[in-house]
Amino acid sequence: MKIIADENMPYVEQVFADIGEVSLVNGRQLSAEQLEGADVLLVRSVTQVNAQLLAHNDSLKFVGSATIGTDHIDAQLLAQKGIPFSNAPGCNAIAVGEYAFIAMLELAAMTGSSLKQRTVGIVGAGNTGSQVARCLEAYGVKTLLCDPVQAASGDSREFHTLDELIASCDVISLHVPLTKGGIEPTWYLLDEARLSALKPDAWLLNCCRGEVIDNRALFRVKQQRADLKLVLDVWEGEPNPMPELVPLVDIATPHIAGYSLEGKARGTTMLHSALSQVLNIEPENKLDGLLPVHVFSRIKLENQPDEGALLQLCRLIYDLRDDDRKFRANYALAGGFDQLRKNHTHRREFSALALVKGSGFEVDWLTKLGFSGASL
Ligand SMILES: NC(=O)c1ccc[n+]([C@@H]2O[C@H](COP(=O)([O-])OP(=O)(O)OC[C@H]3O[C@@H](n4cnc5c(N)ncnc54)[C@H](O)[C@@H]3O)[C@@H](O)[C@H]2O)c1
Ligand SMILES: O=C(O)[C@H](O)[C@H](O)COP(=O)(O)O
Repeated sequence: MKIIADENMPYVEQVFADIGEVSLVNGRQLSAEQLEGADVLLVRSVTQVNAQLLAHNDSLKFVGSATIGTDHIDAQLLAQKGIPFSNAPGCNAIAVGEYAFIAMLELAAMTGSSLKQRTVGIVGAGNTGSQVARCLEAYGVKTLLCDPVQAASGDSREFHTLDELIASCDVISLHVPLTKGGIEPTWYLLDEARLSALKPDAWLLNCCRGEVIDNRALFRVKQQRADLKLVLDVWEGEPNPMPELVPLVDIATPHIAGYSLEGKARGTTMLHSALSQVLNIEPENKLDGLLPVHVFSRIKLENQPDEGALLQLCRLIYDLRDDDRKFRANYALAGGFDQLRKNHTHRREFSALALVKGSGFEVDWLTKLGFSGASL
């Protein structure tokens, strides 16, 4: 089988070797000509899978996207053509949860305040939003959820409206899909009125899709409100973020919140399972043994970590300041945004680090946060 895959899909050649020959391509530049004769197409979020891309192909048997978001896929077209499609729901949810949690710890350190004193509003309580909530709750931070879609479907968690969250939360973290239609569209969900209504000294994080915030309105509001702190991993108009906005953002990264090695590997192996099902092949667990050990495999805790020590511990796994520095230096260069993503040194998830504790204190909350071996 001829498999065309995005070059930014770790382990894809290894994982799919039993099904066919994998050719790696630049996902943003993939053309209809390159796709001619392919049986399988494996993409990431930068490839628009539409009629133009499929124009010269009549052999596709499967399209997979190793992502959570599907706003780059013309699902109706694939259905019309009878081409099975699968994305990888939840594959990078832990990575996004940990990114948002670490970003909040970094903001607390930057502002000389404490994350624990804040109430965090999570907008979109699906896979990624729930992982943010899990991290915050493990650490003892109060969270409020907004998800009218889950609420209407009978989810038993307690939900609030977006405007209630904006009125009462010190932090707002966005985790919704980008939708233009439907009953709860998210395009410009945070418009100028809502941005202006954020509480004094509020923090706003966007780890979902750039266009969920009106970036021009954000620029105007932030010019008037130095008290607001911003974490943007996603930008309106990627790969070209608004250059005037970047200096006003406190933590800025190139759409890599989900880029843990574990998350990307899960995305690849989930697509292998989905394709195996389509081809009626017995699915294998391909994730075992794929990932290397972390450079710090074990850390001994001598005391209960306070917020400062927790941040130091998190930085052993992922020092967000490195990505922020690289972003500011490179995003405006030609192709800079995509190069940052392509050359991203995949971080690990908390679970890659095993904690060993001294006696006389409990660290179960660190296990709940995701670290391994805390009870040893
Ligand atoms: N920055 C990154 O690297 C990165 C990584 C993963 C996902 N994402 C983006 O984040 C989005 C969310 O990911 P997920 O895995 O949590 O998806 P998900 O489908 O599991 O959850 C999304 C949740 O948003 C809710 N929702 C929909 N419209 C809403 C609205 N108007 N208000 C409040 N809630 C609403 C849905 O009911 C759902 O529960 C993805 O669609 C993707 O675009 C970004
Ligand atoms: O939707 C997703 O899963 C994320 O936005 C994902 O991390 C995007 O990464 P990409 O596919 O662009 O490499």
